[in-house]
Amino acid sequence: MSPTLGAKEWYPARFTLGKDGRCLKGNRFTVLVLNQPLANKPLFCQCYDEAIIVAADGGANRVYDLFQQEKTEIPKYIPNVICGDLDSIRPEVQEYYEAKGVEIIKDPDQDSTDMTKCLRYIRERSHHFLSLGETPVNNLSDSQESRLDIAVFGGLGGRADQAFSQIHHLYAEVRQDPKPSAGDLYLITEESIVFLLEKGLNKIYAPVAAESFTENVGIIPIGKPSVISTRGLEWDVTNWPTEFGTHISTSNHVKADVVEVETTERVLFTLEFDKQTKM
Ligand SMILES: Nc1ncnc2c1ncn2[C@@H]1O[C@H](COP(=O)(O)OP(=O)(O)OP(=O)(O)O)[C@@H](O)[C@H]1O
Ligand SMILES: Cc1ncc(C[n+]2csc(CCO)c2C)c(N)n1
Repeated sequence: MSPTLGAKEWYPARFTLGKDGRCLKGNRFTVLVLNQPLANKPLFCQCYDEAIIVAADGGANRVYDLFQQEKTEIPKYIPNVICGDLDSIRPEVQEYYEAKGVEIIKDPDQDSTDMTKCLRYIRERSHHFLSLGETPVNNLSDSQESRLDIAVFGGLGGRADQAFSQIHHLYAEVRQDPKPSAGDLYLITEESIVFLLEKGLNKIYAPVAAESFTENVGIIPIGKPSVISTRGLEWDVTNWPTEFGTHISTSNHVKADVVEVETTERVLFTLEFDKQTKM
């Protein structure tokens, strides 16, 4: 493993319900809600206070329907923006949020998905969104403080083509927005958080004792074969070729507060949420 200078740092626990205060406090981030079951209700509600909420078309229905049992909660969790071709949002939901002053952006383009439209919109506004935030009170590193991370709720569920489109976005984001204010993209699935490690050395802060994640972890060479070295896992590897059809590391276990992965190509990294977040 090379020296840690210039390592890319990841803080997946910043979104979670874990008990580690360092991980909970960060500067603003965006929650992008897709049109998929909003499985992690307590997580969504906790993120609401810190996040700009962008609903992708029918994702607005999902936010609205989250509070069907407790309708008095609906006005407490209003999205900031709804964006898409608007063929999926129900009329009564659109009317309700319109009356609440939510910005609604209709883009009928049929060459891009609603998630794509939302990401484009967030990128264009990232600097503005960051300026809305309070002074960060956190222990995140300098490189993280001026960035607007995006947590995509509803990632990797449902239709397979949409799931692959979401993974495509993990690859495309870095290329499309090289600005420093462009943050990291995380997919929040029912049971996991998924993000794309960069080439070179990555340091992932995910202490199991903070109760944000279990020990289950995967490193998936989805774009290209890669050669990886890891530190902090039960089954660490050194200069290990990984490729679909030969070897990939799944059901590995986190054993350190910081996991290090050095990789020759970008690889997906998955962590399982702790049970309190899977609700
Ligand atoms: N069946 C599905 N499976 C997985 N993801 C979905 C599914 N339907 C919608 N999504 C996600 O939610 C976003 C918003 O969906 P929307 O309500 O507009 O449905 P849609 O019109 O079928 O989606 P799109 O027009 O983007 O293809 C989509 O861009 C996609 O990321
Ligand atoms: C090569 C190619 N493949 C598929 C589509 C269709 N498509 C992609 S995104 C989208 C919007 C869905 O709301 C639609 C219809 C296209 N345009 N070009």
